[in-house]
Amino acid sequence: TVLADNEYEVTMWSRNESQVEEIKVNHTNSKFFTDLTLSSAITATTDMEAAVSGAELVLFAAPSIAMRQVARQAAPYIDQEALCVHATKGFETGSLKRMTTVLAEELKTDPKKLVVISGPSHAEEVVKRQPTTVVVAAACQQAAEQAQDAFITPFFRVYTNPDVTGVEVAGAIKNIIALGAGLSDGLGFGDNAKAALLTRGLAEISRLGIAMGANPLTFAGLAGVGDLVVTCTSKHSRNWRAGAMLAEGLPLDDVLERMGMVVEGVRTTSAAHELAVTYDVVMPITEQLFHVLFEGKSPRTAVEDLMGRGRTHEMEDIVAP
Ligand SMILES: NC(=O)c1ccc[n+]([C@@H]2O[C@H](COP(=O)([O-])OP(=O)(O)OC[C@H]3O[C@@H](n4cnc5c(N)ncnc54)[C@H](O)[C@@H]3O)[C@@H](O)[C@H]2O)c1
Ligand SMILES: O=P(O)(O)OC[C@H](O)CO
Repeated sequence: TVLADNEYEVTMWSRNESQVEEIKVNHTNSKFFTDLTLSSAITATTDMEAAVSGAELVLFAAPSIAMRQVARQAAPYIDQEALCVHATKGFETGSLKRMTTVLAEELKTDPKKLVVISGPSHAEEVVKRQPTTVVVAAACQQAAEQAQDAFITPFFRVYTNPDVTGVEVAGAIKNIIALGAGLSDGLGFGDNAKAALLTRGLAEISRLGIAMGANPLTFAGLAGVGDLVVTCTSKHSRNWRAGAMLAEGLPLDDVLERMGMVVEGVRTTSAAHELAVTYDVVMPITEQLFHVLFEGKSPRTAVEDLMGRGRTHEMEDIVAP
């Protein structure tokens, strides 16, 4: 919608034929957006070559688990000069690589042309042109500004940031904290608990990000605090909703089946649990969520264990050494 508003001819690629037909013929995408007509400048195809060959900008928005496969499929058809942007919030399962690393490995594109777009941006609101702010990060400022030009509209304000690592880590880890916020709300805990999760969650995001080489200030920005707030508080958040269902006692598999959409925070909890060991950082909320999601720990016991941790200093390990 944003790109079509900026007069791009947009071709969406999907493996789902009925979705493609619906977008092409009716200009609707009813599984995701009921009662909404998409711009007539948006079409769709299941043919990857038709979707990306000759495109000046390719936007990847696959779930993290599918990113490598989708990038590999697109790679032979993408122009070397094309700007490649991704909107995915997660790490690759197994390798724990960030998404720009996966894209750099799969695409023949100049790595300087790789950009991440992130920040508080639930699709349900963007598509209705409600005011939204995001950040685009790239190692090369020229590429970031190219993406800024492509995406900025009067309702979609785009900032640039050179800190690709920070923006990607923040966008991924906030989903873990949002799962925790959903659990907290579902258990009937109040605003104090939510504020605690957001604040101590941000400490955890920052600690890991800094250890991975990020700029601490990125976590005070749109990809950090901004996305953390929206994902922990919005009714649109799948991660929050999944957490709330877990609090009702539903098993994880049933929660994921009911959601029918990607809940990135689940796999990211596993990834961050490993990254915390690799980078030797303390991530108590992530650790407790890992026990709840994958080891059957009761959420109430997890909260007791978080509250009963040894006493500590608020800023310990958060600021860069
Ligand atoms: N929904 C949002 O508001 C939003 C905003 C910003 C970023 N994101 C991020 O975008 C990514 C995708 O999220 P989403 O909301 O579109 O998820 P979704 O579950 O709503 O849609 C994912 C789509 O990917 C398709 N898909 C899954 N595996 C595939 C594969 N192997 N090959 C091809 N297609 C495949 C699914 O069929 C589905 O159409 C996530 O990383 C999410 O964090 C989402
Ligand atoms: O619906 P969620 O929880 O996957 O969050 C979507 C976006 O990341 C919000 O910015």
